[in-house]
Amino acid sequence: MLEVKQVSKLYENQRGVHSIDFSMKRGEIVGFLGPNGAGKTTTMRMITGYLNPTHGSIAIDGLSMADHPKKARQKIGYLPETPPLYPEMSVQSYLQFIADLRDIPVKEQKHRIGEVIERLGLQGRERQVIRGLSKGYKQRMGLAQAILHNPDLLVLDEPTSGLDPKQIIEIRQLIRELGENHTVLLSTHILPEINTLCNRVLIINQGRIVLDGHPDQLALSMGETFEVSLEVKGPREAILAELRGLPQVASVKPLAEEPAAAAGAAASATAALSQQPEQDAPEQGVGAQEQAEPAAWPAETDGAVPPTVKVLVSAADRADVREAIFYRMAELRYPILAMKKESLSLEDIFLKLTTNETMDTATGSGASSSSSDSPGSSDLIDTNDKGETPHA
Ligand SMILES: Nc1ncnc2c1ncn2[C@@H]1O[C@H](COP(=O)(O)OP(=O)(O)OP(=O)(O)O)[C@@H](O)[C@H]1O
Repeated sequence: MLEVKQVSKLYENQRGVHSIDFSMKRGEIVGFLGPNGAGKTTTMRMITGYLNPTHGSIAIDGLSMADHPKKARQKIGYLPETPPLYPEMSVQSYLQFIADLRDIPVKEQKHRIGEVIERLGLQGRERQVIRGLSKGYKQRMGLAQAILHNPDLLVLDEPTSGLDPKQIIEIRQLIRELGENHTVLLSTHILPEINTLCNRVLIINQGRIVLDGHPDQLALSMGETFEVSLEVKGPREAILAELRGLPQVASVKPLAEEPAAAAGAAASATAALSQQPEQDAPEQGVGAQEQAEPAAWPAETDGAVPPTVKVLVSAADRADVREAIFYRMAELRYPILAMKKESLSLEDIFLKLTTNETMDTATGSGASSSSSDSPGSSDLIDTNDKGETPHA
């Protein structure tokens, strides 16, 4: 659907973006994330044909933006950060104007405008002057002009920026609905927006793509290990030893010190356990009913309350060790009170990527570590920069 190949934009004395390389498949909703000045708008303006790349190529559905700008742009709907509206026009006359501009055949225009007005909840406001619309409705108008010619790809630059919470919810819902029929690239500063709307995220920093992947997979790709926090009722030392003995468990770190009473109970429980190490193993002649019965808690032999052990288990090779933990603890009849896969939040990942100089664990196509190039390096000066001239 979209191919962005080795695209760079070099402004006169500084880098806009450098060797951006990614593609998008039909139906994807991709969140484009990056700190201020990272290069989101520059990339979006190049994709939509409003800015010429200095190097590299962009193709929409196989159509080169450089060679067939008009045809390629017909496949794209673009909502810039500030919607391109004429405040003195009415909703209806503005959409009519856009329909003419986009070469929508005259006989289709009425139907298409009506469809878009309904889709974006603008019914009853057709005669209203745009100046008098609320910010949320102006944003709807921006989306309306973006989808009027029924493009395959929607490029939305911070579509919820500056809206109040209710308007944000409404616009997100609209984007979600538009995503059912369109491929969407949207830039945002709002991290939860990525989780709620997108099935893929691209993070850009200092003009380079530093991460590309599914929001849920990013956390794992960022860490060296798979980590599980665990709360188990039972004798501390025995539990630690059992967990450490599981295949692929790299380390087990106690998370909280136990209270003295519980520690005492742990000691007695451990002692009791050591006296009956195989208590769960079915003995010959023991019936199925008896096997299903929970064995007596070892610590109950001296009436002590078993302690709760909280640990952080790290697995080697990013192995998911949760099932192994569950079955081993169940086998030993140590009840698991809580088990949670620990992962970095998107916010953690974003901060890690955009505040560190290098990032070697990026995943997916086109992801690369941040460069040692600095803006203003000699390779960034390009006298052939064509500037911001939109394609004819
Ligand atoms: N017309 C321009 N001339 C010179 N430099 C520019 C121009 N437009 C952008 N830049 C520079 O290019 C870099 C990327 O800017 P861009 O606006 O693409 O970032 P952004 O990620 O969209 O930022 P924001 O989130 O603040 O909108 C910045 O360093 C910016 O100063």
